[in-house]
Amino acid sequence: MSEAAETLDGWYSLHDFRSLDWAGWKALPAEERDATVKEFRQFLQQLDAIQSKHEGAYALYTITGQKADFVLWTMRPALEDLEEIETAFNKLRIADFTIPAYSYIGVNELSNYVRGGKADESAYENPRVRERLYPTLPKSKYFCFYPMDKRREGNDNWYMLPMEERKELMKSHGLIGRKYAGKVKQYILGSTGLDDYEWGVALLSDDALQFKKIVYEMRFDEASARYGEFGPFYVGSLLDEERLTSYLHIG
Ligand code: VOV
Repeated sequence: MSEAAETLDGWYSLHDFRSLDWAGWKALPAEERDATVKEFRQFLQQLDAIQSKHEGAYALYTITGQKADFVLWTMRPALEDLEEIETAFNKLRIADFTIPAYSYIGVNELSNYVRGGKADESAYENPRVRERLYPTLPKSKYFCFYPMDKRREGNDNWYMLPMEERKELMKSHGLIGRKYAGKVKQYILGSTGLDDYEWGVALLSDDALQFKKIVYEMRFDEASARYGEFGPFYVGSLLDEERLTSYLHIG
């Protein structure tokens, strides 16, 4: 039997993708729309305040194209904390004008393929590890999310490879990734047993073209070329407070 990688696991993550019922929203009287936006903004300010205290993370992005209109991305220490956020959102008036489009659950994950060492308590004290497991999400301009698996087919079975071989493959993967340091931030959300794929990959960048560049370059690397299987891609741009108001404004 090949050996499982040890993982360090941080906050739980929920990507909640929603579409807007624009017809219903447009039909609402202007003062009610204003009050609804105000309530939504107050909710987001609370999420922002929790992120400032490093007790969780939060981001809001539009989604380009028809797959959804926006994604609310939150992270918390426990799964039920995410349910609480989901429920609190559903109780807002704005939620009456949203339609669930997709969602994804995972846990911020760091494996020992490249880092080495044991996944014991002391590993969790390392500030660089903590930054990965309990991140503050930067207000990058662009967002990209997709779920993925490692293939388990015939001779191409990631889970049957010896540890040493997987380490080599992940090292090569990491070297490509390092070329994008300062351009793309990656968040690897382990989701085996939690959601439909094995990982959720979330990328943030100030240049949307870098998503295409990194994902394309990685397709030629064995870890992705031979073993990567991908779900749907979602891309969009930052929906900060100011833009939210204009985004929801009906002229
Ligand atoms: C932005 C750059 C970037 C960098 C620097 C980077 C580095 C690293 C390192 C060093 C490691 C291993 C140790 C760890 O940290 O866990 C990983 C791990 C992982 N990655 Fe990665 N990755 C990046 C980026 C990056 C991308 C763009 C993708 C999507 C792949 C693609 O083809 O679309 C990805 C996927 C993953 C996955 C699914 C894992 C877990 C695999 C497993 O079997 O456990 N990743 N990754």
